[in-house]
Amino acid sequence: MGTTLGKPFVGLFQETEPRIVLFGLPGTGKSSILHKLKTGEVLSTNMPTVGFVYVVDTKDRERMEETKSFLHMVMDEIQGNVPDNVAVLVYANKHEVPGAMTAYEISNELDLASLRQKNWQRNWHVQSSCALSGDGLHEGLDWLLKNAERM
Ligand SMILES: Nc1nc2c(ncn2[C@@H]2O[C@H](COP(=O)(O)OP(=O)(O)OP(=O)(O)O)[C@@H](O)[C@H]2O)c(=O)[nH]1
Repeated sequence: MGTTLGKPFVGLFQETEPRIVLFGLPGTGKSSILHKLKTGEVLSTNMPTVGFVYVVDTKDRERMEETKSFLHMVMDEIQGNVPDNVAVLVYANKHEVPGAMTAYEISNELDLASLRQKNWQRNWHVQSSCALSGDGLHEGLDWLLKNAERM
């Protein structure tokens, strides 16, 4: 199962055009983030490199285990196929909802420490965001682009 799901991700990194991959469980806010970014300020079109953007619904505590498993599965699939210096940005989305988990909690829930241990060269960042107001979206991409500049 992992291989069939993972292959499309690996394929994306074999393209010649630089890309950022946005992924996450259903309903986490991927379309809303893209919509907000598209209709808000213009982003740099000169994307220097690729990066991963994983969207997590911070109010959905019930699916946190599934969210973690999916992320770990994808990361295992790409290891060795995607350069180690391609960074991963996690959008801790819907952060404005009362009772939503903090970026720190999300980092713990996703067990980012073990992913870092497995691949200490890959950079990670958890950015709290709200796709409705746009809060945190550009900050997250700025981090990803700064990381890309160092590659
Ligand atoms: N409160 C709140 N709601 C959000 C936020 N982002 C998205 N939503 C809502 O969450 C629901 C799902 O958002 P989508 O953008 O459709 O999520 P998706 O990840 O594209 O969903 P799939 O297409 O099923 O994979 C919608 O009702 C959005 O309005 C957010 O930051 N805060």
